[in-house]
Amino acid sequence: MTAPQPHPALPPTPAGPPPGGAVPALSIRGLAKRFGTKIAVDGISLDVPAGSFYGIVGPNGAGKTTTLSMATGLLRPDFGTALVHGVDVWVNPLEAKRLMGILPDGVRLFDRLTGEQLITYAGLLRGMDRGVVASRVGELLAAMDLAQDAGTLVVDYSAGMTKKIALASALIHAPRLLVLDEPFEAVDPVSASNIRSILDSYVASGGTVIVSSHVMDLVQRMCDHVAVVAGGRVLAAGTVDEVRAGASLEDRFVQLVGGRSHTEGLEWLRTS
Ligand SMILES: Nc1ncnc2c1ncn2[C@@H]1O[C@H](COP(=O)(O)OP(=O)(O)OP(=O)(O)O)[C@@H](O)[C@H]1O
Repeated sequence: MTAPQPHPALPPTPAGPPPGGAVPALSIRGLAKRFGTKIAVDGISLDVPAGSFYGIVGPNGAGKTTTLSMATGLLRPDFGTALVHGVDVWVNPLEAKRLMGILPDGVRLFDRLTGEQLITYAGLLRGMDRGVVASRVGELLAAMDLAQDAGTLVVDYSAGMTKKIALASALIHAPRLLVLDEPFEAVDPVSASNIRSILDSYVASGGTVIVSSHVMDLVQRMCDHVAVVAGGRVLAAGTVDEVRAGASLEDRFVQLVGGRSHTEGLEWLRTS
């Protein structure tokens, strides 16, 4: 199995950690992916500092899921590299995956298991001790407000419950980096607030969280860093304050990405 090569049109990957010292939790360089004639990701480079709460925002079809899939070993890049705490995801996948917990968007779960069985399975698959798994499963079910539904098949869960059980499965091995694609989609406000406080304390204790989201307000309140992605490229990246530059993140996002300026069409939809 050969590792993807650097993108020919991009500068070579800098050797070692970036200036400033610490090894980023995730460092991607020149990631690129094409599906047929569609360029989904066009040479994305980002450093996610260890201990940060990092938001990735972008319009539909911007390339967020494709980028995160390549960065976490789920989708082979055409070009570029991804390092998790300095470990190359495509050269040392087992070592890199031990460091990561992933909540992918739209990937099917083993939904003929109950919620409790699914988290247990995730822990055992990671080679964890059965007793440790059992105690963490109980705590995770309680934290996600799913204790009552522990014995229900995941196929019978609502969309929000499914998100929460998938998140619990991503947390069971206490990863150093959590990569969450749309973690709050379909999750009710009380559960979202619980999940946010779990993630906040995870970051406070030294973990790193990357979330992709469309909800600017949430990202502005929750994240300390953000990258705006559109058309498979990074339009802006840095601390949330740097990127929003005095405006709200939503206004800055529309400015960067370019909103719809015309309101013609759909006249037939007007009722009066
Ligand atoms: N397996 C695939 N085959 C063909 N095209 C794909 C595939 N996966 C993604 N694409 C295309 O690549 C582009 C980027 O898609 P991606 O899912 O990464 O965007 P996204 O930013 O996550 O979007 P959203 O916010 O809507 O989830 C889109 O134009 C999409 O149609």
